[in-house]
Amino acid sequence: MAELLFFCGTMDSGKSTLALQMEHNHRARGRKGVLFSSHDRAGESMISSRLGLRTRAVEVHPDTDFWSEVTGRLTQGGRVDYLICDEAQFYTAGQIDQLARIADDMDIDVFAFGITSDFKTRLFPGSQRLVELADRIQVLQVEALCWCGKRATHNARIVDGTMVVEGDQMVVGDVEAAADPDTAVEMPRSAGAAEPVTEYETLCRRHHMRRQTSRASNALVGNELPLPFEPAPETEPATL
Ligand SMILES: Nc1ncnc2c1ncn2[C@@H]1O[C@H](COP(=O)(O)OP(=O)(O)O)[C@@H](O)[C@H]1O
Ligand SMILES: Cc1cn([C@H]2C[C@H](O)[C@@H](COP(=O)(O)O)O2)c(=O)[nH]c1=O
Repeated sequence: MAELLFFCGTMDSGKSTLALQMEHNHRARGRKGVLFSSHDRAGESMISSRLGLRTRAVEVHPDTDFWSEVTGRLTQGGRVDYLICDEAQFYTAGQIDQLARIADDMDIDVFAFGITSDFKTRLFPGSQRLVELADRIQVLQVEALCWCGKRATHNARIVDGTMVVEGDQMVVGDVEAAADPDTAVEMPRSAGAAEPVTEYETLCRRHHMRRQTSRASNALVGNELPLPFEPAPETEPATL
């Protein structure tokens, strides 16, 4: 029986690397797969890993019909044993339904990879549907880390050096500049640049909720770290 598997993690946790490794291992054993991705950082129709590997893939648009993609190949005499679906957070809920149907009715394995939640900590529609439908959900073993050393569980968006919690759900970008301690204090907005610079940083929940990025932490030393914010308790007016 084929399965729909969802491999998830924060940004920079090795999802695309694993996608390319799985493709390699299956292909090496004579199986034939179709690779899909959507809005990869390296450009259209691509799966790219920060380890330097990249390969061609079919670009998924909101109107892409996976069922037709697969039946089209099969009716032309092609073979399809599995699908590799990267950046699956950007797929629509309906497309995830199609992937589940491909696993069940065509007996084709579907390996989907994506981040679960956005910079506002909300589920992406594609990831939500994968959580609802997948036979198995596997969280990536190589943990991305927060600047404090704890496991990173959340993705922060940083615009011109400041963590933001408002904006469009989808803005393609990378983590590297934000995580690099050499570039962490000053934002690299070039003089006269019209467009704001958007980057991402992986954080633990605590620092995501406090909006403390590596830049913010660099500005603080030792015991200057802020205490958790708790509203002051309401006090009754003193009576004599
Ligand atoms: N220079 C490097 N040396 C070793 N490992 C690296 C290097 N750069 C990136 N990586 C590894 O690659 C991972 C990111 O892989 P990638 O597949 O691009 O992530 P994702 O698709 O989850 O965003 C990092 O978490 C790290 O483990
Ligand atoms: C958190 C978050 C991320 N994105 C974008 C940024 C990247 O282009 C991809 C994630 O790619 P990765 O291979 O997992 O690093 O998603 C976004 O559009 N909105 C967000 O909230």
